[in-house]
Order: sequence, then C-alpha cells, then structure tokens
Amino acid sequence: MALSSSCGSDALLAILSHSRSEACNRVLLRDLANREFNAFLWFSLIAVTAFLLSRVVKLLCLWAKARSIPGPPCPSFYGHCKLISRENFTEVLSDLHKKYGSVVKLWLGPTKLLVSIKDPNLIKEMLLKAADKLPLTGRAFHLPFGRSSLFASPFEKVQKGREALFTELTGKFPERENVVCTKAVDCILERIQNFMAKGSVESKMVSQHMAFTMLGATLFGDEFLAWSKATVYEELFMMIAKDACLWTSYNVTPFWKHGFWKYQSLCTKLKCLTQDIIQQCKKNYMLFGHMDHNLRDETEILGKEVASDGPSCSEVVIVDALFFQELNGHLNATEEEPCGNLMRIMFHGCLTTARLINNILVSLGMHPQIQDKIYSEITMARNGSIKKDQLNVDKMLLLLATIYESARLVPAGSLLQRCSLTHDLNLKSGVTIPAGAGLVVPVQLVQMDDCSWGNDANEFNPYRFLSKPGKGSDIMLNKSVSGAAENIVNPVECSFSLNDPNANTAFLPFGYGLHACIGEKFVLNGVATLFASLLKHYEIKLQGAAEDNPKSNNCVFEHPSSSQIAFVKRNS
Ligand code: HEM
Repeated sequence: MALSSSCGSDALLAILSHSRSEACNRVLLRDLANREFNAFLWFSLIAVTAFLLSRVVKLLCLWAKARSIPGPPCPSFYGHCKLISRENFTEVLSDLHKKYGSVVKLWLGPTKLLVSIKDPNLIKEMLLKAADKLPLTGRAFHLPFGRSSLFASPFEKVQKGREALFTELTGKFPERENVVCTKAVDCILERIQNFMAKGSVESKMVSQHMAFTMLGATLFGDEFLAWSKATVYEELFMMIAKDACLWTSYNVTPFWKHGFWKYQSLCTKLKCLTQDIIQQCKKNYMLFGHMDHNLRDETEILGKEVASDGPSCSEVVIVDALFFQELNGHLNATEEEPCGNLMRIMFHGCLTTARLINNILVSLGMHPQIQDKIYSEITMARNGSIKKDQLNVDKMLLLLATIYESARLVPAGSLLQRCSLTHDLNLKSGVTIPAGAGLVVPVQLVQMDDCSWGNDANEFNPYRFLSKPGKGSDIMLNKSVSGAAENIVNPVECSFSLNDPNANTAFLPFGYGLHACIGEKFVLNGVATLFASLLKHYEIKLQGAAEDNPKSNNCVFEHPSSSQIAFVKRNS
C-alpha cells in the first residue's frame, strides 16, 4: 500500500515536474523567439539605417561635388523640373551654355543632377569614359519589347550583343557592294509609283515606308517584301513609337490605366507578328538552305560573276537567314524575350532612318540645283561602271555629302545621354562629374555651332564635306565656307574628295564612344543606294507650303514636320 502510494506520488511528481519543465520549456522557447525576433528587428533597423545613411552620404557627396560645376542656383527643392518641357529643353540648354560655359549643371530634383557638355573635345572624352546609359533608356525598350540585352544601360550588358550585330552588319559589305538588295529598292520604287497616282505624298509617310522596307529586307530577307502583314507590322510599330515616351515616363508601371493595357496589347500583337515573319524565314531557310549553299559554291567557282549584276534575292535569303539565326544564337540568353533584339533593332533603326530619309527628301526638294548635280553624278558613275545597272555609291560624293549634311542639321535625337553609375568621371579640363549624375550632349547645338562649322552653320550646305585634294582642311574643318565651296568644288566638273565627317569632332549624329551607333556604315550605304536609284528615275519636288524656308533659330533647325512632295518621272 505504502509502496503503491509512494509510486503514485512519484508519478505525480514526475507528471508535475514534466508539466513544469514543459511549461518552462515553452517559456524558454517563447523567450528565445522573442529575443530572436528582437535581434532580427535590430538587425533590420541597423541595415535600413546604414542603407539610408549611405544614401544620405552619397547625396551629400553629390551636392558637394556638384558645387564646383557651374550652373544656375536651384529655385526650389524640386529643382528646375517644372520650368523645362521636352520641347524647350534644347533652348534652355543653349541659354545656359551661353551664360555658364561649355559644362553646365542643372538640378531636376533633390537627387537628380544633370550635366550638359557642349565642348566637342570634352564630349568625346566623356563619351569614351562614361560606360553606362541613363536607366530610362533601358525602360523605353523594356516596356514594349521585353527583357533583352541590346540598348540596355550598363555597357557590360550590351557589349556582346553590339559585337555580334556589328559583325553581321559590316560582314555584309564584302558579300555585296550595296547593303540594300535590288529587290528591296525595286519594291520601294514600285510603291512610289503607286503613291504618285494620287499626285503628291507626305514626305514623312514615304520616308517611314522606305526605312521600314530597307530594314525589314535586311533583317528578314525577301520574305519580308512578300509578307502580307508587312503594312500592319509597320503601322503597329508607329503606334507603339508614338506612345512609348508617355508610358516609360511613369516611375511605377501604371497598371491601373486603361490606356496602358491597350498599349500592352499592341506590343503583344507586335511580338506575335515578329514571330510570324521569323517562322516564315525559318521555313524558307530550311527549304532553300542547302540549295543556296550549292549555289554559293558555284558562284565562287565562277569568280563571283553570277552575283555581279547586283545583289540577287536568293543570295539575300541565305545571308539574312543566317543573320537572324546567328543573332539570336549570340544574343538570346534564357531570360531574354524571344525576338526582343530584332524588334529593338527594327524600332530604333526604322525611326532614325526614316527621320534621316525625310530630311534628305525635303532638303533636296528645297535645293533643286543640288539634286541636278547629284543626278549628273549618278549618270557619270553609271557610265563609268562595267555593269550599267550597278550603282557604285562610293563614287557619288555629293550624294554622300548631302546625307552627312542632312544628318548634321537634323540629328535623330536632340540629346546623347550617358551616366557613370559607380565612379566619378574626371575630365581633362579639371571638371569632376559625380557618380550617378546624368550626362547629356545637346547634339543639335553642337552640330550647329559656328565655332565648329563656320558662319553658315545653320544652312544646308553639303559642300562643306567636300574638298579639292590638298584643300580639305581649309574647306571642311572649323572654317567658314559660306557657300564658297559650291564654286570651288563642282563634283561633276573637277576632281574632288569627300572628307571624313568624323574628322570634325562636332559631327555626332551617330554618337561616339562605348555606346556609339553600330548601324552607321550600314545606314550611310543603304540610304545612298536608295537615293541613287530614286534620283535616277525621279525628280523630287516640294508642293505648297512646304516650299517655305525651314525653321531655324540658331539653336534648332527644323524642316516642316510634314511636307508634301511629288516624285516627277525623269524623261530619260
Ligand atoms: C539614320 C539612322 C541612325 C541613326 C541616326 C542612329 C543614331 C544612333 C545614336 C545617336 C545612337 C546612340 C549613340 C550614343 O549614345 O553614343 C545609336 C545607338 C545604336 N544604334 Fe543607331 N542609328 C541609326 C540607325 C541604326 C541602325 C540601322 C542600326 C542597326 C541595324 C542601329 C543600331 C544601333 C545600336 C545597336 C545602338 C545602341 C548602342 C548601345 O546602346 O550600346 N542604328 N544610334
């Protein structure tokens, strides 16, 4: 009995002590959890404070370093943001440079510092040293075309893609004399014939079509020229381009806006259409790939005789099929949008090339005497060539000079932009630009500066890019030529040479340095080929109000945005 009662009390004690230790354990565990949670909170607090402190220190450094850069004082906490619109930005910068010199700072907000540089030598130094682009550039492409490596902000991200694209584009030159195939040019001329049935046509519209056909045929081959959805594709691109700035200007993607979803659905349609044309090219490549290889071998054996009548279309198919296959192979990492890079190239290439073509069309319409000289040049080059239909644009120097001059007066964009995200930029002039500051180059101001281009800097004068051998530097570089070169250099009657436009440090339509445009050579050759064919058959005439002089206020040169032009068939 005693035994059983002692057993019972032991069990009770054991139960009690067990329940006490369980309670104790629970308390201990809760205590531990509390301590850990507190430690976590402390850790987070320290991390957040350290992060905020580092931001404050960075900001203080930015403010301190920016003090040495000349510029207007900040009117309020929000800087000059409210005083500047997209339209008057170049004019604002022009006034600031006049007042403060070639390097000017502008606060766009308490953390947003913008530095504008106007001196050509400093510009080139900056464009070589600053490796990144403003993050907004990446967003402008990311929103409509998805994640992709071309046109991104940090240089390391775009480097590989740039190299692959450059090799493909320049690799075409030895293959065929002109980068744009004859079939694409014929297609454009045929469309012009259709336009002319209506009388006159808007220069902007026809330029857009020309650029689209030129780029489409280069990227996708002949398939693009016969593609039934090409017109819809072109319209979609233009609709997306119109709204791109609006939707990228939001810091937070505006999911709540109806318009944004409409924009997204346009982008989705564009992606589907790009995949459609790629599928067609792939099919074509699979069907004709082997045949073309054989054709190519034969062509090589015959000493290129087969291809010498100008680029044939079968040749283009294989080159271009390889082009997009290789391009995708080189560039598309797993996380990238399929065909994202092709859409980006089409987008950038078409908008910029269309703008250039439009400037040339309007300039030639305004200067019929230059048009006549170019026509003589084309006829002479044709007479000198063994194959009558072949266009050797390298010999058409006034035409090339006209393209340079159009690119100089109305560049593709009013600003070049850069930024150095991680380290300060020390320029030779002694100016230090703090890390994180946005850097801009007002290209229009630089390309219309009297100091670099002479007294006639704001006039259309392609002769500034031409010189008689031995007189090049007098005529071209940093001297006023005031139309005199037109008499000195007559491209038809005397021998002369084309100056390298890049010899003038103030020539920047294709940018410079680490992010410079890799399409420059392609575009110059392509647009020259197009105009050589166009002017051979047609005269360009301006219609109605467009004949007025272009707007020019010493800082921005602008053709009327929409000029009516007529293509008049030449008798010969
Ligand atoms: C008239 C036609 C064109 C003009 C005026 C033009 C102009 C420009 C300019 C100003 C830049 C920025 C350069 C810089 O920041 O230093 C650029 C970048 C670029 N361009 Fe073009 N471009 C044209 C056509 C093309 C074409 C046809 C292609 C390709 C087929 C192309 C490919 C590129 C690429 C890939 C970049 C980006 C470079 C980078 O971010 O690293 N461009 N272009």
